[in-house]
Amino acid sequence: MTTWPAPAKLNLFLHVTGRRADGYHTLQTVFQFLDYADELTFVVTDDGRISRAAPVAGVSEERDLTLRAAHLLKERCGVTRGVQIHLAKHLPIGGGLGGGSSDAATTLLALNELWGAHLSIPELAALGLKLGADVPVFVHGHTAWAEGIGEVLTPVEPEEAWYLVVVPPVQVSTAQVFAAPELTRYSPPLTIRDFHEGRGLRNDLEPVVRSRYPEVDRAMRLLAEFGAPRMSGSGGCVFLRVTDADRGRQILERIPKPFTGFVAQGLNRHPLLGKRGDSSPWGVAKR
Ligand SMILES: C[C@](O)(CO)[C@H](O)COP(=O)(O)OP(=O)(O)OC[C@H]1O[C@@H](n2ccc(N)nc2=O)[C@H](O)[C@@H]1O
Ligand SMILES: Nc1ncnc2c1ncn2[C@@H]1O[C@H](COP(=O)(O)OP(=O)(O)OP(=O)(O)O)[C@@H](O)[C@H]1O
Repeated sequence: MTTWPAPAKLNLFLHVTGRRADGYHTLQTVFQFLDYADELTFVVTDDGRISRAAPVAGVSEERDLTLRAAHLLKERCGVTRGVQIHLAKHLPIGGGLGGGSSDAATTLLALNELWGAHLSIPELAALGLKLGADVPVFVHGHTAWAEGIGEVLTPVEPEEAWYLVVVPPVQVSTAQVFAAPELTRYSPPLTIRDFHEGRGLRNDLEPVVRSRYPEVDRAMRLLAEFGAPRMSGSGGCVFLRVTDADRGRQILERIPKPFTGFVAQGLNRHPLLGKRGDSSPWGVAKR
């Protein structure tokens, strides 16, 4: 039985640039993967049923993005076989690290192979977008500059730096953050060059989250003693770029309970890239 990783992502910066007619906000962000991941295993069955091998704390069956991804692919491709999905959850839920979206993307990629569904990478990404704005970047598998609501992707190659990620004991509601009246909604657009030159490295969602979740504010203040921390996505996880893994662990030792955390390296390629028959990260899967 093979284990399929579903890595975390960081938003290296995030600007809200507008609001669409459907209420969703347009963004500019850079997604970079981390070598820190959930692990999924899939047992294909002949009975056509889609099930979980075990409950996932805090995620009901109806909401579980792995099950929803499997149903979506099954219906789209008329698959008759079923699957039992086992998720070893390591990423914090509702932490801004994209864990649920990554689990969904890995499920689509794995079942596309295991069920022989033969969808291309762009087709899988379009299917994934129905589940969440962050799913396509995980399906495409390359660190990316993102616009739209996060689905218009351009591959970029930032340094694969080391990061200390601190996890405050909160689950932030993404919907509530985007609904906040005080949110900065019209940041002027940046260029990819601005990003590479280090301009605009802030998260527009951060002030809203810090004012509503004191634990996130405290995590930012704790890390500010060691550098310039930022929040990922809609929080609450915050991260600090560090020179190497040892330095990250040294700082983590000084972060008090109830905060937890981990040290991980940025990855410009998804760990499944290359294992799924597509040599070009942006191309259509070869069959
Ligand atoms: C902020 C990010 O974490 C950046 O990576 C993501 O865009 C959030 O994506 P996500 O967790 O998949 O969020 P979704 O489940 O798609 O959205 C939850 C809710 O947040 C609001 N929302 C989300 C994303 C977005 N670009 N604009 C929004 O206004 C919408 O009200 C939406 O109903
Ligand atoms: N397999 C899953 N893992 C985690 N969350 C899941 C999963 N399936 C559904 N969810 C639901 O999705 C919501 C968001 O979870 P997730 O961990 O992806 O948030 P996040 O890290 O804040 O993501 P983002 O950065 O995309 O905002 C949670 O409310 C959770 O109930």
